[in-house]
Amino acid sequence: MKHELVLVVDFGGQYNQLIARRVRENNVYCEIIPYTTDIDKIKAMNPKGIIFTGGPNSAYLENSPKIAKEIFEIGVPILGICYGIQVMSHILGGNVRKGTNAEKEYGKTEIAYNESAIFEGISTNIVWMSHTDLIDKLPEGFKSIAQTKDCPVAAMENAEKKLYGVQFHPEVEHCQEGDKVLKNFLYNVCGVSGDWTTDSFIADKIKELKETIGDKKVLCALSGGVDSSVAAVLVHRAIGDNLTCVFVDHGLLRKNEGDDVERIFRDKFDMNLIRVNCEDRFLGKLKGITEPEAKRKIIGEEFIRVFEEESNKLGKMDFLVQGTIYPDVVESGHGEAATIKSHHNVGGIPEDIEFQIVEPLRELFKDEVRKIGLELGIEEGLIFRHPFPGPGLGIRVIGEVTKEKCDILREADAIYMDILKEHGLYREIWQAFATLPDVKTVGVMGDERTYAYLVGIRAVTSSDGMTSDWYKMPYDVLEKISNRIVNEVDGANRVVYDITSKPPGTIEWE
Ligand SMILES: Nc1ncnc2c1ncn2[C@@H]1O[C@H](COP(=O)(O)OP(=O)(O)OP(=O)(O)O)[C@@H](O)[C@H]1O
Ligand SMILES: O=c1[nH]c(=O)c2[nH+]cn([C@@H]3O[C@H](COP(=O)(O)O)[C@@H](O)[C@H]3O)c2[nH]1
Ligand SMILES: NC(=O)CC[C@H](N)C(=O)O
Ligand SMILES: [Mg+2]
Repeated sequence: MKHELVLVVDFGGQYNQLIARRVRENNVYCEIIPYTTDIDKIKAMNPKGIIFTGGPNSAYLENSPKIAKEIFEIGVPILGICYGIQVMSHILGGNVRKGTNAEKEYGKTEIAYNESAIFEGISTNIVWMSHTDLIDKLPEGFKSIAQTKDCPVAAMENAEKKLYGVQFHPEVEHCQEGDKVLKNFLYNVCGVSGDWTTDSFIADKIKELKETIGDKKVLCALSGGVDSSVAAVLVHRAIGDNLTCVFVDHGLLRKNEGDDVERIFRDKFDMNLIRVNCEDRFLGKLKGITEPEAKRKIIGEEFIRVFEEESNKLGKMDFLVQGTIYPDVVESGHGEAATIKSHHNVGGIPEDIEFQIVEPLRELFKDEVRKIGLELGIEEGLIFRHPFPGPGLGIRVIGEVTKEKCDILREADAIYMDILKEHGLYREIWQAFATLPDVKTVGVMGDERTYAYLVGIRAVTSSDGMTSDWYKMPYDVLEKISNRIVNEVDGANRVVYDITSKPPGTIEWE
């Protein structure tokens, strides 16, 4: 079934994904497209509304991103946000200029609203601004519908043509009632009905999967993480026993993880599951290797080998299920970025085997994937698990990876997670884990000298893992974590807490 669609036209803003998520939260399906997209293509997509994002450029400069004027003639409602309102104004003959130092607005800003369809039901007067440039002359047919002390056009409209713009950022959390502005635009101006719900997604997807796959055979690399689990369950609902999941226990999993994943998928979902136990094989390959990229490459390659072997044993498989989600799709559009670390990706494998790729979660954000997972009956413990990297403890044991070090780390990590759950902090934190740096330190226990490993613990807040801040863990919790690890884990005698944000740090230590 085709859903109502709203397009977010990307002018390079920091919060583009957030805009798309906010639209989805209002039950409207939404996609992000580059500003260079052809107008005919946009028309063919038949959107109910279009949103222009912010961006780092200045609309009055010759080489800044522009869109053809024709977009304003196709009769589709448009909302411009920040750079979006500026570029709309510039193209339609208004004037945009650089603000003086006194006129720049950053952060929370007081605003006065006039009456408008997009401000219906708003009772507060604080918005969140981030701009230097401002509109000092409106395009013809527009009126200013909000003002701040320094910004005469904090919002504008041409109600007849359904063209709207806001200088502030309604998508960010700190913009009071920003969600209402977006909702008003969608429901009052675009006239959507809100047909994007998890129920409809599941039903539509299952139907679509049945049609594409038919009675062919499908393989899924299952990690027990959120994305691949939800993808597997969805495909299983559609095609049942023609799906086989392969779960690689490389010996670099957390305490009890292998058994837990196996239990959930065998008992609760009754799926064909192959658990490949290959601890010795992975640890053997990693012996003597200390350099992080070398370790990642070895693990990534070994994953591929295991998959090839398993799929050869199964005979011809026609499809490969991947847990790709929307941020992966959007981010792969940015090919310029430097390689910081090679994320293993069992995803692209194995090239020389003739699989067709199935990506049932390709349009979804992580929070939507979680919602779908819950609806499919996957247990909460799995759905709200923190992300866990494919190379696992291989990149959390710093330096050479050995079974002894993995065991120490598994124990420390399990205690750490226990305490976070006990204090109700697990869900508040985006990702938390212990690491084992290749460092031994001296301690004293029961009047005896100890010489044992240092354990590092990390907890971060984030929305997507791209940037993150260290979590301000309460002291009493830190104290308990340190006490229990040092007392209960043989081989560890000291604990440190990582207080580095990303950037400049990364989340994982390797
Ligand atoms: N131990 C494993 N066995 C089989 N496949 C794996 C394993 N670890 C990772 N993968 C594959 O690699 C993909 C990418 O891993 P990634 O960690 O990004 O996603 P995930 O594990 O599904 O979800 P999450 O982000 O919640 O951890 C997985 O979707 C899965 O297909
Ligand atoms: O599937 C994965 N394979 C990998 O190789 C990998 N490396 C890092 N991560 C996870 O990605 C997020 C960002 O991590 P970094 O800040 O360390 O790059 C964090 O959530 C990391 O745990 C990985 N996930
Ligand atoms: N956040 C934005 O979209 C900024 C727009 C423009 N670069 C300005 O400084 O005003
Ligand atoms: Mg994972």
